Order: sequence, then C-alpha cells, then structure tokens
Amino acid sequence: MGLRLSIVSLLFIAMLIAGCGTEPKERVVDLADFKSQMLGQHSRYFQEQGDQLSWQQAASQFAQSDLPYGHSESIALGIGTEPVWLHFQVNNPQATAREMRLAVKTPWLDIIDAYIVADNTLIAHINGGDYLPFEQRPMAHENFAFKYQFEPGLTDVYLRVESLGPMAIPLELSTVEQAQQLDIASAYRFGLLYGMLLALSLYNSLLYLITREKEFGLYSLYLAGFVLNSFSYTGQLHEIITVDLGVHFQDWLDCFLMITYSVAGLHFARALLKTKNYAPVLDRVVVWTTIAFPLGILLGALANQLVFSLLLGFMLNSGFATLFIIMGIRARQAQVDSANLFIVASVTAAVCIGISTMAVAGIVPYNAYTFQAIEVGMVFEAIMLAIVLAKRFNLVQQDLAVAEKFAHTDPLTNVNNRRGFQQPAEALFKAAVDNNQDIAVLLIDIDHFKRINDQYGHTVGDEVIQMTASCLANSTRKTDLIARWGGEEFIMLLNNTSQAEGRNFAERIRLSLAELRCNTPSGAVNFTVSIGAAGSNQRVCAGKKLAELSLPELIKCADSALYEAKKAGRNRVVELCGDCPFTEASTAEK
Ligand SMILES: Nc1nc2c(ncn2[C@@H]2O[C@H](COP(=O)(O)OP(=O)(O)OP(=O)(O)O)[C@@H](O)[C@H]2O)c(=O)[nH]1
Repeated sequence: MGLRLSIVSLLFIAMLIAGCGTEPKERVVDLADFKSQMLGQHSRYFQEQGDQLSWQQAASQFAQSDLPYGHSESIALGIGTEPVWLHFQVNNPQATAREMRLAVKTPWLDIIDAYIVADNTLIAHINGGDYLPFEQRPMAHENFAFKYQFEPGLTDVYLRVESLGPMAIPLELSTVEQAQQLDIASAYRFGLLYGMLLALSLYNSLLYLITREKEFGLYSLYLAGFVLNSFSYTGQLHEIITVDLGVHFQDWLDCFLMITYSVAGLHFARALLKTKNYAPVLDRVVVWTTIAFPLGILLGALANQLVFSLLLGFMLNSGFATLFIIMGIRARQAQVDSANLFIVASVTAAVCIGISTMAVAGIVPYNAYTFQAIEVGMVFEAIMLAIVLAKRFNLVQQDLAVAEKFAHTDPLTNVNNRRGFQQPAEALFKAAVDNNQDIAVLLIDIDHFKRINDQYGHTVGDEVIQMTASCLANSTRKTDLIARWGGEEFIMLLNNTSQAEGRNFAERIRLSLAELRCNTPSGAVNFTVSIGAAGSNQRVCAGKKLAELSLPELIKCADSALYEAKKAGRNRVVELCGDCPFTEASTAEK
C-alpha cells in the first residue's frame, strides 16, 4: 500500500514539473486563432525604485533597456518586494475590434493599475486590487479582471502592481467566451476539491460531537482552517468579507488563517500519533512551535509589520510540514498503528505545499499545476488521514468490545461473572413476573474447597472450578443463566421452572458433579457440592406473590438455603420452604 502510494505521489510530482512551460517563439500576443493564454513569458518587467513612476516613465524605461521576459506562466518575485511594472503587446490582425478579458489570477495583490496604450496615447486606465471594496472593482470577479475591446493593430498594455503580500502576477488574457468556460471549469474544480475537504471537516466535527474523541475535533479544525485559508487567499472569502475594514485587512486575514490550520494540524498529529508517550522532547517542540510562531505573528500585527509576520507564517507552514514528517517517522519507530500511512500522506502534502509555496515565492515556475499543487496535496492527505482515523476508531471499537466481554465474563471459567449475570437476570426475573411464570434460583458451592487447594495446589483447585462450570453450563437450557458468583460458588437462574422442578434439577447436577474426577499426579480427585434452591410454586415464594418479590430477595433465600445445606453436613440440596424454614431435599447418604 505504502509503495503504491509513493509511486502515485512521484507521478504527481513528475506531472507538476512537466507542467512548467517552455519559452514561446513569439512574444507579441497574437489574437489570430486566439482563445486564452497566460502572459508571464510574453511580459517584460522591472521593479520600481524610489518614487512612483507614471506610465510614460515606465514605458520609456521599457523602451530603453533590455529588460527580461518572465520565464514561466506567471511572474513571481516572492514577498516584501518593490512595486512591479509589466509590459506586453497585443496584436489584433483582424479588421474589427475584439473583446477580451484580462485577469490577474490571484486575489491578494493590493493595488493594480492597467494602462492601455496605442500609438503612445493612453486609451484606458483601469484600477483595481484588493484594497478596493468589491463593488468598486472593474468587474464582479474574485480577482482583478476587466474586459477590453482591442482595436486592430498593436496595443501596448502596462501594468503596475503594488503589494505587501507575495508578488505573484499570473496574467491571463482570454476571449470572453473562453474566460467564461475557464471560470466554470475552475468553479467545478474548486467545488470538487473544497467540497471534499468541507464534507470531511463536517463529518469529523459530528464524529467529535458524538464520540468526544479530540482527534476528530482537531482534524475537523485542521481541514476547516485549510479551507478558510484557501478561500481567503484565492479570494472567495474576500467576496463575503468586504475590505472596508482597512487597506491591509485582507493581507492580515490571509496571514492569520495561514497559521490556523498549521497549528490545528500539529495538535491533531500529536493526538493521533500519541507523540507524548514515546517522544516527549519532540512533543514539546511541537507545542512550543504552535505557541511561539503565532505570538511572533501577533507581535508583528501589533507593530504593523506585515512582511515580518508573513515570513513567520511561511516559516511555520514549512516547519509544520517538516514536523509532520518527523512525527510520522518517530511514530513508525515506536510502532504506532498506521504510522506508514501517516508518513505517505504527510510527505505528499509537504511536497505539494512546498511546490505551491515556492511557486508563489518565485523559486519554482508558477503555473496552474504548481499553484494548485497544495490543494491536490491536501485532498490526498485529508483522505489518507481520514483512513488513519477510521482505522484508529475501528481499533478502539475492538478494544472496547474485548474490554466489554471481560467486564462481564469470568476469565477462568468463561461463564458470566456477577456483573454479566446482573442485567440479564433482572430481565429474566421481570419476564417471569410479567408472563406469570415460575422461576427458580440455585446457589452451588464446592464443599471443602480450601482443602482441595491445600492438598493438591491451586492449579488443581482451578481445574475443579473449571470442571464444575462446564458441567453446570452443559446441563442448562439456553434460556437459563449461569454465573460464577464468587470463588468456588456458582449461581443458576432457571427460567419457567418451579422451585420443585429446580430442586429436582439441583439434585441431578449434585449427582453428576459427584461423578467427576480431576486427574492429578497423586491420583484422581473427586469433590461434592452443596446447593441452596429457592423459587416459586404457582407464582408464590416464601409466602409472597412472585410479583411482590425482587430478584435479590430470591437470591437471598437461595443463599440461606445453601447455608442450611452446609450446616447440615454438605453434599446436599436444601430448598426454601414456607416462609423460610428450610427443608433438606437430599443428601449423599440418602
Ligand atoms: N484454586 C482457586 N481457589 C480459589 C479461587 N477462588 C477462591 N479460592 C479459594 O477457595 C477457598 C474457599 O474456602 P472457604 O470459603 O473456606 O470454603 P470451603 O473450603 O469450600 O468450605 P465450605 O464452603 O464451607 O465447604 C479459599 O481458600 C479461596 O482461596 C480460585 O479461583 N481458584
């Protein structure tokens, strides 16, 4: 299983690398036969130094110097960078204007200015970015996007992007129809990935409410935190929470949501793998990581140092992925169940998170695959961890079933113990009263058992107890109940049986037990039992109607009868008679 999953992970990573594009032959974007294109490799760029430039100053800088083109689908320069200017050209070879949509496919960029220029004349200036309230943006879209009619011939587009967050600028130019199709496809993809994560989160929160097992609660928080973080940084959350809470509110929201899921995830892993039991130092490192980083980020927030806090956030996220793997390896060494599955899940997720983080930071090429790697990785991990949780739950259930069995069964004889007897006996007694039937109780005690122990040893004593239990169990009907009442004492509850029938039955088992021989090195050992019998005749017992009597009272009567049997010399059945004088039913001598 582990190997197969590793192969799938490797294939997925290979797919991501294959997704990184090659250089285009033509840098000018040609609208002939055009549907949609990412413009990273069609755009030149530079970072603004000093005062803010006008579009003309930027245009002359592009004209004068040999500035580089982007080397992947998106220009990505990391966090805390200066404002960036981009320039690309669009050629419309047709005789009529064509309407296109330009979109920047990340929502967190603060201020974006697009200048459309033809023949060195500014035709349009479109302004947007997440500093603008949603309704003031150029078009109702989660990202900066606008439609524009490109006239025949060459058009220059200049873009100025300013952001404190990660400077990744995935520009996409599409025909309006293609843009709609891309939006629909993206909505389906989004719905599928996040639907799965949300469903798992919801399901596990319900499991937590029912079972109160904290693993389920933390797992649910972990998934919900991830979904909220993604909703925030892909822009969905920004549509719900508008930006009028302040210019950098979205950036800070991204930053805090980013660490929420790391913190919940680490505590989930601690609880799931029970790290504290075998790796206390690692456990403390994890706990302190989840305290120190959020505190640092909070201090950054108080001092309004977004770049500092974002850096801490990125560090915690990469540290979180690494800690997950280390915890998995330690769990494997400590032979924790499902540690292998946990490692496969966390390694795959870590690789995917790393790819997305590096794509945004500009370290690996930014494209649709590298940008969305984190989501695919998370869904994969979420499914794997759900399997681990289900397996864990199953094991707990099995343990509970075993514990339940031992709580009710005597391990020496395999018959009920007192606890196992109590509840079904009460039910049987109540049924007898309700159905107007007689019921009888026998208490059976091995005679001079101490002597057997003393003379032959406890092992022989145990064997005698076991022989007695199997003989009693073999003599009863399915509807009767038998239990080990104490050391060498047994109880039987005989369903639909009068005291007289019970007494006869007791006599039969007394004789059968007396026939048994327990083989020991010093010869065969035989033993006898005394039995106290109590029950109802015609639904009347000890002068009372059965309905007015309780089971403990009936057992007490049998116990008194047993006492009488012992007093009268043992190896006999004594039955309850009248209001509680006792009648000896039989003795060995008879
Ligand atoms: N081998 C063995 N001995 C047990 C077990 N449970 C209780 N005993 C012993 O059973 C003995 C019971 O002794 P007593 O209560 O004096 O009863 P007795 O010797 O059978 O005498 P009477 O009941 O009066 O005939 C004690 O010595 C206990 O230690 C057990 O599971 N295995």
